[in-house]
Amino acid sequence: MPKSLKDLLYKVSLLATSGSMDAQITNLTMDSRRAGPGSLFVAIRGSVTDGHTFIDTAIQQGASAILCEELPATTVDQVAYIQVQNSARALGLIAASFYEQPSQKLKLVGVTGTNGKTSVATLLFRLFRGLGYRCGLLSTVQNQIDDQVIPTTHTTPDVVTINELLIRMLEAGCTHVFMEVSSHAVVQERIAGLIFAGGIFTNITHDHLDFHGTFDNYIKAKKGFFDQLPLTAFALTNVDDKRGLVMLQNTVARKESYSLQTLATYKGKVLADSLFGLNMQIDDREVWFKLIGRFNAYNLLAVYGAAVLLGEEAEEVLTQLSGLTPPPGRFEQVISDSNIVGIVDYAHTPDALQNVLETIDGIRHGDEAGHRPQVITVVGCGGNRDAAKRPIMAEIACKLSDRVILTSDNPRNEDPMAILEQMQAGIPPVDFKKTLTIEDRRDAILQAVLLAQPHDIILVAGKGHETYQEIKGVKYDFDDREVLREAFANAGNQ
Ligand SMILES: CC(=O)N[C@H]1[C@@H](OP(=O)(O)OP(=O)(O)OC[C@H]2O[C@@H](n3ccc(=O)[nH]c3=O)[C@H](O)[C@@H]2O)O[C@H](CO)[C@@H](O)[C@@H]1O[C@H](C)C(=O)N[C@@H](C)C(=O)N[C@H](CCC(=O)O)C(=O)O
Repeated sequence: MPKSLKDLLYKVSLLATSGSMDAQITNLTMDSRRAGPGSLFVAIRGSVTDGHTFIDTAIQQGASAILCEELPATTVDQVAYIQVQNSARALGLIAASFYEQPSQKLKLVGVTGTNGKTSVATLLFRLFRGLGYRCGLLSTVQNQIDDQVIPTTHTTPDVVTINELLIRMLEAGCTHVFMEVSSHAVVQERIAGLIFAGGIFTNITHDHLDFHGTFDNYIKAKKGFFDQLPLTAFALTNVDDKRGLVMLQNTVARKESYSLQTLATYKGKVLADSLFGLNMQIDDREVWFKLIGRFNAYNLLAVYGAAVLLGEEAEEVLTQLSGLTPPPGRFEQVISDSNIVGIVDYAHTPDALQNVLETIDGIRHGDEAGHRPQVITVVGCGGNRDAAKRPIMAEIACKLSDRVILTSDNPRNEDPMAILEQMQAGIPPVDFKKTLTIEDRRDAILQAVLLAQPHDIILVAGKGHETYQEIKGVKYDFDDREVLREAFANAGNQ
């Protein structure tokens, strides 16, 4: 349905306009390659490219209107121009009007935090489907419209894509949508104009400092999401995290909390944690879950709190939750015939790696003969991303494993051996003997399998659900779970 520019701009503060504000807009885009007759092209200053340099191209392709932060020196008569302070933010507000506020017609819940976003969003999605609702999911692993899986390239897509997906979700009869909110998305205004029914904060540790510059900026980015929540929403935070309460400062939303350690609206306690699952007490009820590890205890508590805040009955929520298995690539187990336990996990930050290894340490029990399973960790660090974490991750792997194999993650455009040398700098001298460096990830996994004895645990960390490995700009098929299965078979263990 075409809409007039005037109608689309009613919430946007304008600095200047020229041309007719009655122009009919049939398509909204921030990418000149998608502009055509009827388009409103929004020029956004990116970190690498400046969208303003594509204004001429958009006009040549027939764009009817241009929204930008700096008007071009020469303008074209038939084209309408709008100048604003922040075009990315304006795009969010315009997209909400253009698509007729789909976020308001759904219960949209966003999840932010360094770790746990995918698990919490995916568990909520699965839980609500189990409770009988049609649901949508926007996550790092995939987007989903109820049964239909849609591949994704970002944790949080751009605001036009989000609105288009929300429309499709509404058309498919969805009532609830669960989405990850990355700090990049907040800073780049990819969530501008969305009306959330709730926001969840999981935790924050050092990550993405390459993008945000300082830890304070990173905290502010996460908080930006909570600041955007409306009065009608809930703001659910993990108060066991040092910054949990910071998220709630200044938010107008209803303040709620969860904790395993202190007073909170939703309080839990871990009674037992084993390779077979978690036993927890939540709000005076005792429940067994199929998920493993203390970090999942936090994820489950966040999901439980959010579900109750969305109006679901506590008992029913816990019953459904107790049947759920881990999301893909999140502590996913691949077990060999000789009982070597492979664990594939997306942990790609120091904190996440430490959590996973501590969890493994807590659940590895010796057999009757007193043999304690050894932990063999295969880990790498991505290229063209935060380099400071490389030695730290190697150090953590050494501290909490019996053997460590450093290998490539997604080197992207960096030299894989240069990344590995930076990781090696973090190996404590006493641990040199237990550490190997094998650049090829497949060989590294195979070597781990060759080193393992029955009941030993191999952690393959960093890539989780990913089905590719990116080397020098080329994406090759690669799936840690498949490679592990092949290695078990090749080593005669399957
Ligand atoms: C560093 C970063 O976040 N970059 C994002 C940013 O790119 P950019 O600033 O370089 O912009 P650009 O793509 O060069 O172009 C600038 C503008 O010119 C326009 N353009 C460009 C070319 C052209 O021919 N015509 C044209 O109009 C573009 O549409 C855009 O509006 O804006 C683009 C459009 O939204 C994003 O696709 C891109 O994500 C890149 C691919 C990326 O890898 N981002 C990662 C770091 C990211 O966002 N990650 C977070 C998750 C983090 C986590 O928690 O792990 C995520 O939410 O996915």
